[in-house]
Amino acid sequence: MTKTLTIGVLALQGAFIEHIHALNTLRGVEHISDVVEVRTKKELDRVDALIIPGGESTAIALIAERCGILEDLREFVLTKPTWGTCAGLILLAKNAIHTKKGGQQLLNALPVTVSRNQFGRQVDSFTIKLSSQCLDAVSERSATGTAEPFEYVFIRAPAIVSVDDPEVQPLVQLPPGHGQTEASEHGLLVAVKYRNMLGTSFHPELTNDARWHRYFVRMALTRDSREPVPVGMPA
Ligand SMILES: NC(=O)CC[C@H](N)C(=O)O
Repeated sequence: MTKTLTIGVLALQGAFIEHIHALNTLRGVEHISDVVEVRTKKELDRVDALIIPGGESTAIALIAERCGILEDLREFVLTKPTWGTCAGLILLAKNAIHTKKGGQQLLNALPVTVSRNQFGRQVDSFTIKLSSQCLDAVSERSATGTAEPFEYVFIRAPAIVSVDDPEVQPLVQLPPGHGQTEASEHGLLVAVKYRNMLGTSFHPELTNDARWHRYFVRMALTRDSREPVPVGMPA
């Protein structure tokens, strides 16, 4: 029998309610037994997989530190399925540039370098519809056999400016021009997968399209491991 998952959403600050709502729409369709808000180590210990939401990475890290859960999160994200969206991606990353003056705490897990606020300020927020091959398996097909494009929402978003481990899989790249200060034939990278981790710059929880949540649930079902996957294993 396929196991069912208890999925946690880190609920210290930011868009956690929206993620919970998106996950709840998948109950009964995907293998989700429970969706819970995580604020304490006890709650973290209960969950099989975790979403770290968008919001403000500096605030989330500070609150996590004050609540005494920062080190537990550092441990969790190394082995258990974890998805960081926007501020959550910044927190998950090993390296970040354009961080808060004086630096900020990261979970130092996902081997990428993110550039914080790469697309500008709140007023520079934008959406873009893109077809993404990685969503094929979780998409319903139109009569022509193609999957609907996904509407990507970017709000003071980070971009992944360098991939620091060959095992990191790029999933979504923007068309050239968006958020780039110099001309380049390659657009910025905004979604990656690495072992048990998924990192996305955008906010899928702010759309009515739960395909990224489905993608994460499926990933968590196949990757609910306490052990890091050995180097060289296919993702
Ligand atoms: N929408 C977001 O999550 C914005 C992230 C924010 N720029 C940060 O540094 O945390």
